[in-house]
Amino acid sequence: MSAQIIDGKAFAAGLRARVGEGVAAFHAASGRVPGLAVVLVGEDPASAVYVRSKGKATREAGMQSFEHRLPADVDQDDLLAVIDRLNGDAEVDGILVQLPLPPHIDEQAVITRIDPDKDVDGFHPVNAGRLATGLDGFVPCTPAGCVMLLKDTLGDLSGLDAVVIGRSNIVGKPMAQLLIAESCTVTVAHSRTRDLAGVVARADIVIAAVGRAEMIKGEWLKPGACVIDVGINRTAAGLVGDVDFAGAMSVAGAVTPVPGGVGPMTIACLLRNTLISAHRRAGVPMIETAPNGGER
Ligand SMILES: Nc1nc(=O)c2c([nH]1)NC[C@@H]1CN(c3ccc(C(=O)N[C@@H](CCC(=O)O)C(=O)O)cc3)C=[N+]21
Ligand SMILES: [Mg+2]
Repeated sequence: MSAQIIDGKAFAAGLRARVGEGVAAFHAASGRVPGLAVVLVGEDPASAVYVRSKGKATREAGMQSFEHRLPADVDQDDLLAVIDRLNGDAEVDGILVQLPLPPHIDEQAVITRIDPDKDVDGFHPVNAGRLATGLDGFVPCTPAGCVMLLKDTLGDLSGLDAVVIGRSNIVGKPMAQLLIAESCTVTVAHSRTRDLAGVVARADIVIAAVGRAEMIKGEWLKPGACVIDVGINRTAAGLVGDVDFAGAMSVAGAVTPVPGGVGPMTIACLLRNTLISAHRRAGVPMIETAPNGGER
């Protein structure tokens, strides 16, 4: 038996097309085009590739893309001054500062400087608090994309056992919050978890976000489980996820591939958050075009 491969790339293309329609409707209602500002510090080639593909997707959705490149040795105060300027710029609805930042920069100081109502990454502590308390805010893009794929694959998630492997502020913690809101029974596992295989064996839903190539083994899985692989690991053999894909395919019910799974959803959700921000800032109600009611 072979699992369904969840086509995140195709789902993301559909979502980006609907965001594009929403951009046109917003422009008709407000006379404005939404804008996303991306700040890149330094010359890390992988980060430069991501920033370029974000800019391209932003323009393809009909939005303005503003790119700010700063040298790797930039003063923290100069970076904060760029953020202050973007916070005050009426053309900018979303601000993303590409992570990781160089070691001399205090990442938390930078994240907390962004206006929470322009924080389309959803990384500001105010947005983490809003998510945890069920208030409207910005949901981090990768976990939001994972929930869309889960609902598209499984329908209602209520009552399902979910295991999130990883406890980062960017993925693991917000992922757990979203699954709680979907009425899953959520376990968060991490590097100190005893008997990870035993924890994974109980799960209907497995979210792998550890950052270690092919660490989650197919034989750990409950037969029929839905496996969402957030990992992007560059190895000698190419790009692989945190899940042993071949092993998972013979046990799971459905699996996201790497590439072509969660990654494209992250960018599509970033565009969607920017469109949401533009509507909120203009006081224009947004028309939802969700295929499954799952785009939250
Ligand atoms: N402030 C901030 N926000 C981010 O959202 C953020 C960040 N910093 N720093 C870096 C990570 C990484 N990230 C990815 C986005 C899309 C793909 C993606 O589209 N991947 C494709 C292609 C992968 C490839 O070929 O490299 C795929 O998985 O199919 C991957 C990774 C966003 N990040
Ligand atoms: Mg740092």
